[in-house]
Amino acid sequence: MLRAEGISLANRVSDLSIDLISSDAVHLLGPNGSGKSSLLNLLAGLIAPDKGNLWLDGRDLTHYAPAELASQRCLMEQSQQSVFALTVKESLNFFCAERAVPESLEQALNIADFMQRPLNQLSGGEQRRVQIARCLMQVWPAIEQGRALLLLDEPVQGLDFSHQHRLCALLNRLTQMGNMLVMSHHQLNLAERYASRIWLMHQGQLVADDVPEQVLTEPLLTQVFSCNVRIVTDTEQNRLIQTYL
Ligand SMILES: Nc1ncnc2c1ncn2[C@@H]1O[C@H](COP(=O)(O)OP(=O)(O)OP(=O)(O)O)[C@@H](O)[C@H]1O
Repeated sequence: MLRAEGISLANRVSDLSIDLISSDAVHLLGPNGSGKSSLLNLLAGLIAPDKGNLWLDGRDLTHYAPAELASQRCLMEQSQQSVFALTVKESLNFFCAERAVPESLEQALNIADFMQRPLNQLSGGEQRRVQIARCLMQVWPAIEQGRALLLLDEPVQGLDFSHQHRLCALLNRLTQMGNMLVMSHHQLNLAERYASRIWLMHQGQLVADDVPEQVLTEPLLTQVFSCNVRIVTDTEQNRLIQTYL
Protein backbone atom coordinates (compact mmCIF):
# COMPACT_ATOMS: atom_id res chain seq x y z
CA MET A 1 0.00 0.00 0.00
CA LEU A 2 1.17 3.53 -0.78
CA ARG A 3 -0.18 6.44 1.23
CA ALA A 4 0.43 10.16 0.75
CA GLU A 5 -0.86 12.55 3.37
CA GLY A 6 -1.04 16.29 2.72
CA ILE A 7 1.93 16.41 0.33
CA SER A 8 2.85 19.71 -1.30
CA LEU A 9 5.63 20.80 -3.63
CA ALA A 10 6.06 24.51 -4.34
CA ASN A 11 3.77 25.65 -7.19
CA ARG A 12 3.48 22.08 -8.50
CA VAL A 13 1.47 19.92 -6.07
CA SER A 14 -0.82 21.27 -3.40
CA ASP A 15 -1.90 19.49 -0.21
CA LEU A 16 -2.63 16.16 -1.84
CA SER A 17 -3.64 12.96 -0.05
CA ILE A 18 -4.09 9.57 -1.68
CA ASP A 19 -4.18 5.86 -0.89
CA LEU A 20 -3.07 3.28 -3.42
CA ILE A 21 -3.83 -0.32 -2.59
CA SER A 22 -2.92 -3.72 -3.97
CA SER A 23 -4.33 -4.31 -7.51
CA ASP A 24 -5.17 -0.65 -8.10
CA ALA A 25 -4.77 0.38 -11.74
CA VAL A 26 -4.83 4.16 -11.44
CA HIS A 27 -4.80 6.34 -14.53
CA LEU A 28 -3.55 9.84 -13.76
CA LEU A 29 -5.13 12.48 -15.97
CA GLY A 30 -5.03 16.24 -16.17
CA PRO A 31 -4.08 19.11 -18.46
CA ASN A 32 -0.47 19.97 -19.32
CA GLY A 33 1.27 21.42 -16.29
CA SER A 34 -1.35 20.19 -13.81
CA GLY A 35 1.28 18.33 -11.76
CA LYS A 36 1.13 14.69 -12.93
CA SER A 37 4.89 14.19 -13.45
CA SER A 38 5.62 16.06 -10.24
CA LEU A 39 3.26 13.76 -8.34
CA LEU A 40 4.81 10.63 -9.88
CA ASN A 41 8.27 11.85 -8.84
CA LEU A 42 7.03 12.44 -5.31
CA LEU A 43 5.39 8.99 -5.12
CA ALA A 44 8.63 7.42 -6.40
CA GLY A 45 10.60 9.11 -3.63
CA LEU A 46 12.78 10.95 -6.15
CA ILE A 47 11.73 14.35 -4.87
CA ALA A 48 10.91 15.07 -1.24
CA PRO A 49 7.71 17.01 -0.59
CA ASP A 50 7.96 20.44 1.06
CA LYS A 51 5.13 19.34 3.33
CA GLY A 52 3.38 16.08 4.13
CA ASN A 53 4.43 12.43 4.31
CA LEU A 54 4.55 9.30 2.17
CA TRP A 55 4.48 5.67 3.31
CA LEU A 56 5.07 2.53 1.30
CA ASP A 57 3.78 -0.63 2.99
CA GLY A 58 3.53 1.27 6.28
CA ARG A 59 7.14 2.54 6.19
CA ASP A 60 8.10 6.15 5.66
CA LEU A 61 9.36 6.36 2.08
CA THR A 62 12.45 8.29 3.23
CA HIS A 63 13.48 5.33 5.41
CA TYR A 64 14.02 3.03 2.42
CA ALA A 65 17.58 2.47 1.24
CA PRO A 66 17.84 3.41 -2.47
CA ALA A 67 18.58 -0.18 -3.55
CA GLU A 68 15.64 -1.58 -1.62
CA LEU A 69 13.30 1.03 -3.07
CA ALA A 70 14.62 0.37 -6.58
CA SER A 71 13.83 -3.34 -6.24
CA GLN A 72 10.20 -2.64 -5.38
CA ARG A 73 9.16 0.48 -7.28
CA CYS A 74 9.97 1.65 -10.76
CA LEU A 75 9.40 5.01 -12.41
CA MET A 76 9.39 5.43 -16.15
CA GLU A 77 10.02 9.07 -16.88
CA GLN A 78 8.55 10.85 -19.88
CA SER A 79 11.74 11.11 -21.92
CA GLN A 80 14.76 8.91 -21.45
CA GLN A 81 16.98 9.14 -24.50
CA SER A 82 19.65 6.50 -24.89
CA VAL A 83 23.08 7.96 -25.54
CA PHE A 84 24.78 4.55 -25.76
CA ALA A 85 25.12 2.62 -29.01
CA LEU A 86 23.94 -0.60 -27.35
CA THR A 87 21.66 -3.19 -28.87
CA VAL A 88 18.27 -3.61 -27.26
CA LYS A 89 19.44 -6.87 -25.64
CA GLU A 90 22.63 -5.26 -24.30
CA SER A 91 20.69 -2.33 -22.97
CA LEU A 92 18.20 -4.55 -21.15
CA ASN A 93 21.04 -6.67 -19.75
CA PHE A 94 22.96 -3.59 -18.66
CA PHE A 95 20.09 -2.12 -16.71
CA CYS A 96 18.57 -5.35 -15.43
CA ALA A 97 21.45 -7.33 -13.96
CA GLU A 98 21.63 -9.79 -16.88
CA ARG A 99 18.08 -10.97 -16.17
CA ALA A 100 16.46 -12.58 -19.22
CA VAL A 101 13.51 -10.70 -20.67
CA PRO A 102 10.37 -12.48 -19.41
CA GLU A 103 8.51 -14.03 -22.33
CA SER A 104 5.20 -12.46 -21.31
CA LEU A 105 6.82 -9.03 -21.42
CA GLU A 106 8.59 -9.65 -24.71
CA GLN A 107 5.33 -10.78 -26.30
CA ALA A 108 3.07 -8.09 -24.90
CA LEU A 109 5.46 -5.31 -25.88
CA ASN A 110 6.33 -7.01 -29.15
CA ILE A 111 10.07 -6.37 -28.85
CA ALA A 112 11.50 -9.80 -29.79
CA ASP A 113 12.19 -8.82 -33.40
CA PHE A 114 14.60 -6.03 -32.63
CA MET A 115 16.58 -7.42 -29.67
CA GLN A 116 19.81 -7.41 -31.71
CA ARG A 117 19.34 -3.94 -33.21
CA PRO A 118 21.00 -0.79 -31.85
CA LEU A 119 18.57 0.94 -29.53
CA ASN A 120 19.27 4.39 -30.96
CA GLN A 121 18.29 3.20 -34.46
CA LEU A 122 14.75 2.20 -33.45
CA SER A 123 11.70 4.34 -34.14
CA GLY A 124 10.28 6.48 -31.34
CA GLY A 125 7.48 4.02 -30.54
CA GLU A 126 9.84 1.03 -30.66
CA GLN A 127 12.24 2.77 -28.27
CA ARG A 128 9.34 3.54 -25.97
CA ARG A 129 8.39 -0.16 -25.83
CA VAL A 130 11.97 -1.08 -24.88
CA GLN A 131 11.99 1.69 -22.28
CA ILE A 132 8.82 0.23 -20.73
CA ALA A 133 10.35 -3.28 -20.72
CA ARG A 134 13.46 -1.97 -19.02
CA CYS A 135 11.42 -0.18 -16.40
CA LEU A 136 9.29 -3.24 -15.58
CA MET A 137 12.30 -5.58 -15.59
CA GLN A 138 13.93 -3.46 -12.89
CA VAL A 139 11.28 -4.72 -10.45
CA TRP A 140 10.35 -8.02 -12.13
CA PRO A 141 10.98 -10.25 -9.06
CA ALA A 142 8.70 -7.96 -7.02
CA ILE A 143 6.13 -8.00 -9.86
CA GLU A 144 6.08 -11.81 -9.77
CA GLN A 145 5.38 -11.63 -6.04
CA GLY A 146 2.59 -9.10 -6.65
CA ARG A 147 4.15 -6.38 -4.47
CA ALA A 148 5.62 -3.93 -6.98
CA LEU A 149 4.75 -0.27 -7.35
CA LEU A 150 4.69 0.69 -11.04
CA LEU A 151 4.84 4.41 -11.82
CA LEU A 152 4.75 5.23 -15.52
CA ASP A 153 4.77 8.76 -16.90
CA GLU A 154 3.03 8.85 -20.29
CA PRO A 155 4.04 5.31 -21.34
CA VAL A 156 1.58 5.32 -24.27
CA GLN A 157 3.08 8.46 -25.79
CA GLY A 158 4.25 7.59 -29.31
CA LEU A 159 2.66 4.10 -29.30
CA ASP A 160 0.20 3.23 -32.06
CA PHE A 161 -3.27 2.32 -30.81
CA SER A 162 -2.67 -1.44 -31.04
CA HIS A 163 0.40 -1.18 -28.81
CA GLN A 164 -1.44 1.20 -26.48
CA HIS A 165 -4.04 -1.52 -25.90
CA ARG A 166 -1.44 -4.28 -25.60
CA LEU A 167 0.40 -2.25 -22.96
CA CYS A 168 -2.74 -1.43 -20.97
CA ALA A 169 -3.85 -5.08 -21.07
CA LEU A 170 -0.39 -6.19 -19.87
CA LEU A 171 -0.44 -3.67 -17.03
CA ASN A 172 -3.90 -4.81 -15.97
CA ARG A 173 -2.68 -8.42 -15.87
CA LEU A 174 0.14 -7.25 -13.57
CA THR A 175 -2.24 -5.37 -11.27
CA GLN A 176 -4.50 -8.42 -11.10
CA MET A 177 -1.48 -10.18 -9.54
CA GLY A 178 -1.57 -7.60 -6.74
CA ASN A 179 0.85 -4.99 -8.09
CA MET A 180 -0.03 -1.29 -7.87
CA LEU A 181 -0.01 0.96 -10.92
CA VAL A 182 -0.16 4.69 -11.49
CA MET A 183 0.20 5.75 -15.13
CA SER A 184 -0.25 9.24 -16.52
CA HIS A 185 -1.49 9.95 -20.03
CA HIS A 186 -3.95 11.96 -22.11
CA GLN A 187 -6.11 9.22 -23.66
CA LEU A 188 -9.55 9.46 -22.06
CA ASN A 189 -10.84 6.33 -23.79
CA LEU A 190 -7.96 4.22 -22.49
CA ALA A 191 -8.74 5.41 -18.98
CA GLU A 192 -12.41 4.59 -19.49
CA ARG A 193 -11.56 1.05 -20.56
CA TYR A 194 -8.60 0.08 -18.36
CA ALA A 195 -8.51 2.18 -15.18
CA SER A 196 -9.82 0.78 -11.93
CA ARG A 197 -9.62 4.34 -10.62
CA ILE A 198 -8.81 7.74 -12.07
CA TRP A 199 -6.94 10.53 -10.36
CA LEU A 200 -7.76 13.80 -12.07
CA MET A 201 -5.40 16.70 -11.45
CA HIS A 202 -5.95 20.38 -12.06
CA GLN A 203 -3.53 23.16 -11.09
CA GLY A 204 -1.58 20.97 -8.69
CA GLN A 205 -4.65 19.63 -6.92
CA LEU A 206 -6.39 16.29 -7.02
CA VAL A 207 -9.92 17.24 -8.10
CA ALA A 208 -11.26 13.69 -8.44
CA ASP A 209 -10.33 10.20 -7.24
CA ASP A 210 -12.96 7.69 -8.29
CA VAL A 211 -14.01 5.01 -10.78
CA PRO A 212 -14.03 6.05 -14.47
CA GLU A 213 -17.78 6.58 -14.80
CA GLN A 214 -17.75 9.05 -11.90
CA VAL A 215 -14.71 11.01 -13.12
CA LEU A 216 -15.17 10.92 -16.89
CA THR A 217 -18.24 13.10 -17.03
CA GLU A 218 -18.97 15.89 -19.47
CA PRO A 219 -19.19 18.72 -16.90
CA LEU A 220 -16.01 17.78 -15.01
CA LEU A 221 -13.87 17.17 -18.12
CA THR A 222 -15.16 20.31 -19.81
CA GLN A 223 -14.29 22.37 -16.75
CA VAL A 224 -10.83 20.86 -16.13
CA PHE A 225 -9.64 20.75 -19.77
CA SER A 226 -11.43 23.92 -20.99
CA CYS A 227 -12.61 21.96 -24.00
CA ASN A 228 -15.94 20.60 -25.14
CA VAL A 229 -16.52 16.98 -24.20
CA ARG A 230 -19.28 14.68 -25.33
CA ILE A 231 -19.82 11.14 -24.08
CA VAL A 232 -21.65 8.77 -26.40
CA THR A 233 -22.64 5.16 -25.85
CA ASP A 234 -22.14 2.69 -28.70
CA THR A 235 -24.41 -0.22 -29.57
CA GLU A 236 -22.52 -2.47 -27.14
CA GLN A 237 -22.99 0.02 -24.32
CA ASN A 238 -19.33 1.14 -24.32
CA ARG A 239 -18.93 4.79 -23.37
CA LEU A 240 -16.85 6.72 -25.90
CA ILE A 241 -15.48 10.13 -25.09
CA GLN A 242 -15.23 12.72 -27.83
CA THR A 243 -13.44 16.02 -27.43
CA TYR A 244 -13.65 19.06 -29.68
CA LEU A 245 -13.20 22.82 -29.58
N1 LIG B 1 11.78 20.94 -12.07
C1 LIG B 1 10.82 21.85 -11.97
N2 LIG B 1 10.99 22.94 -11.20
C2 LIG B 1 10.01 23.87 -11.07
N3 LIG B 1 8.81 23.78 -11.67
C3 LIG B 1 8.59 22.70 -12.43
C4 LIG B 1 9.56 21.69 -12.63
N4 LIG B 1 9.03 20.74 -13.43
C5 LIG B 1 7.80 21.14 -13.75
N5 LIG B 1 7.53 22.33 -13.15
C6 LIG B 1 6.27 23.08 -13.21
O1 LIG B 1 5.36 22.41 -12.36
C7 LIG B 1 4.07 22.38 -12.93
C8 LIG B 1 3.63 20.93 -13.09
O2 LIG B 1 4.46 20.31 -14.04
P1 LIG B 1 4.36 18.75 -14.35
O3 LIG B 1 5.50 18.41 -15.25
O4 LIG B 1 4.25 18.04 -13.07
O5 LIG B 1 2.96 18.70 -15.13
P2 LIG B 1 2.28 17.54 -15.96
O6 LIG B 1 0.86 17.46 -15.48
O7 LIG B 1 3.09 16.30 -15.87
O8 LIG B 1 2.31 18.13 -17.42
P3 LIG B 1 2.35 17.43 -18.89
O9 LIG B 1 0.99 16.87 -19.15
O10 LIG B 1 2.65 18.59 -19.77
O11 LIG B 1 3.45 16.41 -18.88
C9 LIG B 1 4.16 23.14 -14.25
O12 LIG B 1 3.73 24.46 -14.02
C10 LIG B 1 5.63 23.11 -14.59
O13 LIG B 1 6.00 24.24 -15.34
